Amino acid sequence: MIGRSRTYRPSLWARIFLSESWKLVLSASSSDRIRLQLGADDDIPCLDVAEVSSSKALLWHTVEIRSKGRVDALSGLTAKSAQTLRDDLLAFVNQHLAELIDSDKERLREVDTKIRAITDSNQQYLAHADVSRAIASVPGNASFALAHPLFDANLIPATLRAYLPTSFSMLTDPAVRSRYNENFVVHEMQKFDGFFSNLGGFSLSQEQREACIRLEDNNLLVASAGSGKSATMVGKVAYVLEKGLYQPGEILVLAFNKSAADELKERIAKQLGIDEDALECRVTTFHALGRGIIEETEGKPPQLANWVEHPAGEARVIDKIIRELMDTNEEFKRLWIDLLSILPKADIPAEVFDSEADYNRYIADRNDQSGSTIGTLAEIYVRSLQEQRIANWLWVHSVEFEYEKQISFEEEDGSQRFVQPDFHYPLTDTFHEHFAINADGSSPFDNYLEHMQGKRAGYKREELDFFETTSAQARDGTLLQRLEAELVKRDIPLIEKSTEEILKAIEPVVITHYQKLIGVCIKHIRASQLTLEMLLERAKSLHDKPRAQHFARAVWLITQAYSRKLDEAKRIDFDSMIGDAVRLVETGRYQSPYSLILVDEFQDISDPRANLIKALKHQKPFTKVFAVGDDWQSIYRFAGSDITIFTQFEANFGACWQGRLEQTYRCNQLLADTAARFVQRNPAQITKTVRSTRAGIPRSIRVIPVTVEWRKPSFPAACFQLLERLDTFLESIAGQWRQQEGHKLKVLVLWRYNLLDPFGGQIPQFSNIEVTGLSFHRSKGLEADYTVLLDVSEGDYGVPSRIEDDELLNLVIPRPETYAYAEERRLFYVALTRASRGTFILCNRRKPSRYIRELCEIADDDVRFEAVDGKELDQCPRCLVGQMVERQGRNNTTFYGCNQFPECSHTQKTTRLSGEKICRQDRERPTTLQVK
Ligand SMILES: Nc1ncnc2c1ncn2[C@@H]1O[C@H](COP(=O)(O)OP(=O)(O)OP(=O)(O)O)[C@@H](O)[C@H]1O
Repeated sequence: MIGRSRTYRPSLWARIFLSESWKLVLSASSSDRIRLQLGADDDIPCLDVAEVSSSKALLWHTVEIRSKGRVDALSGLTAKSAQTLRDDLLAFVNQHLAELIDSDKERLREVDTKIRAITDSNQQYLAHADVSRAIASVPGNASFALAHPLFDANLIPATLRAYLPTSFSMLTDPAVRSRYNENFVVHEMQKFDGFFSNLGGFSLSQEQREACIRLEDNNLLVASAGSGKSATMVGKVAYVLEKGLYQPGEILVLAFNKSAADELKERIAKQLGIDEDALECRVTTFHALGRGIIEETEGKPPQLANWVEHPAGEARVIDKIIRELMDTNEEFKRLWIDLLSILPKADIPAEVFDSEADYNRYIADRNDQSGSTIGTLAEIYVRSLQEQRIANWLWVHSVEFEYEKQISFEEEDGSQRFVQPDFHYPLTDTFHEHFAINADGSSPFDNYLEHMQGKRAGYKREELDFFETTSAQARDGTLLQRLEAELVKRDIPLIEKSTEEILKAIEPVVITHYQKLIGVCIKHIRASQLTLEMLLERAKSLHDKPRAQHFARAVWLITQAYSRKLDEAKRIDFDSMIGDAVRLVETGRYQSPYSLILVDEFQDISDPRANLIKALKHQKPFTKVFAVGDDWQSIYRFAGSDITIFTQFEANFGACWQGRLEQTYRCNQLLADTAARFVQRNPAQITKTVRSTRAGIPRSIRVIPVTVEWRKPSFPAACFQLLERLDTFLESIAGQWRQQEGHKLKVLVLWRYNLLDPFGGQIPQFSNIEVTGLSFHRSKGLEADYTVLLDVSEGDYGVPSRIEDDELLNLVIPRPETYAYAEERRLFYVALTRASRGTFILCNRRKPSRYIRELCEIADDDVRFEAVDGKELDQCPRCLVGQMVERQGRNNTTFYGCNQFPECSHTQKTTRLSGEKICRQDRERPTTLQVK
């Protein structure tokens, strides 16, 4: 209880960043209001407060107070002070509620009668809001206070609590209400058995039925791939209307995109037996809803910028802004050229990676036994990203140099020692070593210091012109200044190449990568009103600080130009449109008709969209939210989605019922199990057990290594050959699957990046299969009998795509994911779970994806390695992704070695396929395709 006045302010350091500071006072002398100074003095009546929540923003925690007609965000708090402020606010409001109840105790009996009337009839599921709504219908202060959304019996004096009639336990004791509801669900399942047994042509599963019946204030249905989310959404709308719990116009169904909204609308109308035009429930997208709210309130539609409705529009406008800034802003030009030429990739310390192999994969552009694997603009390969930085800088400044030119020193004992200085500048015959030493003089490598001292002494003895740079300088951002100073000292001319020449040499993918990152950052910077200071502060926590600082400054300039462009044209983008709609709802200018809000694909929700749902929910008392999604399929981070809104649903929306849909109607049990275990290797994903209605098909995961010709494997050729083989095979067993004349099985050909599209718009026709081709992302929500996944190989643009997991995203994402390639793993999960009967995974024979190895670890013999013609390949028992191939030993002996050598040096005398089983379990396995 608040016995004296308390004052709260942002923490001292946060005040530096905040454009507007605030002060909040909880005063014992005015117990009916919260005193808040935010801009101007503004009190909030306790009875107006609907919600107090705290969340982590970019640099600090924020407490948000939602009350009638306003939302106040109190930023700049530490986690502890945010928690204290939230607790104190709830206690303060409840103290006032207790006073009101105490002043009107006689009414409590009437309230008791009201509660008994609704519980005794066992008519409906009872959420906290339903009980509160019944109480609120009794006039007077006591019922008003008891029905308040923040009323918490534990926070009122024990003497008053003792006074509450026993029926109040329905409101005050969650266990009592939960018992009532458990009982209700069992009875309702029986009562509505006929209804649920024929919904949209299906009989809903028990978990689907339960999800239809449950109606807490907040509900999260955690689904799995192919578990029938849409059928459940349709079922829920039909059920609540059947029971008359809501008027159709009170129901809002939100889908992720227009085609999903259209499909849901069609299915709901069909289920209700009415025309789509006659459907009174609102089934729509966030964008259409936002637009409608603005249009209805302001009498005219929002003026959207002309680029936002075109799929490539945003990328084009970012590109245009970059070109304009290059012409007009010298600071930007420097930053942008540096990012592209010198800082293309984050220099992450090796110890951050799980293994040395992972680190090598991250830095390498090519496989090379000599260890020089990283490409440079100077068209030589170097060994580390810091050396790449140096080589690229030298190239940009037209400095002639040699890399690792071999020279010899005479040692003190007269012997010759051969060394390869990192860089040699022939103009002045200067040698340059870049030493891997930290600021304190230590090195991460064994014997490195000794070796370094030997080199230093050698240069001195030979009286060679020598200078050194260090990793420490690369980390603190002084490396290139130091290099420049050394070259200038020696009068080596530095002639910067023209911008055109530099841009021409940059790989287009580097530019596209940065532009995509910029698109995500602009969204977050604008939505969370981040400042340059905040971005620079956040840059300090990244591994590659110089790169992060460069990027922060560049993206800040681009964001300002982007906002200016919108302001000048008096236009807004989608996120601002949603933001404007949120403000209209929060200030009460828009009156929401919705009491039940259903949200599909909730795993892809972004902050602005979540804010719109919260605003609608809090504006109309007793509104409920039912969100459906699959956290394993969250794949739209680049469009601003934040998976933590899903995984921390309660923190965002309040206490909730959480249900599961764990039965899949799509993937056979082998595919479902393997994919589930694969995605759950990231411990941050919600744990689920997926059961399939289709029995497992042995060896329904097939890996086809494609041979490298002319440096690249031909995936289109392999894909066509495979499709023909599949078509021929299905013809031979048509009797097992063909249901009617003309019936074909569906095949989805999927790829990570569109440049892999083997069809170029010309989909081949077959007699037994109907082929569709599209990207992993676009395949979401689709299903097929078979899938063919192209180029599941290691590489910057492979699977996982290394380029996507850039640490720069952590500059703007409030709650970054820590698991490596978390989103790429989910994306591969989406691709894997499109098939019901089987999947063919095509990979570069030299660089199979690490994910293939993981699938082998999980599914063991059920992953079959085969050639594109179907011939089984002998899989290496050690590395799991290589194949045993015949090799010639000394003395003309023959043996079998793994084709992944030198990464895997496994050898054996015979091939498993010749009869001898080497390691894998000796089980009988089908070797041809199977159809079930
Ligand atoms: N109760 C049911 N009985 C039989 N089949 C069902 C049932 N519910 C859904 N299905 C079928 O299961 C398949 C998957 O359903 P749906 O596409 O809605 O799943 P989803 O959960 O949205 O999948 P994903 O998230 O992977 O896109 C569909 O073919 C659908 O017709």
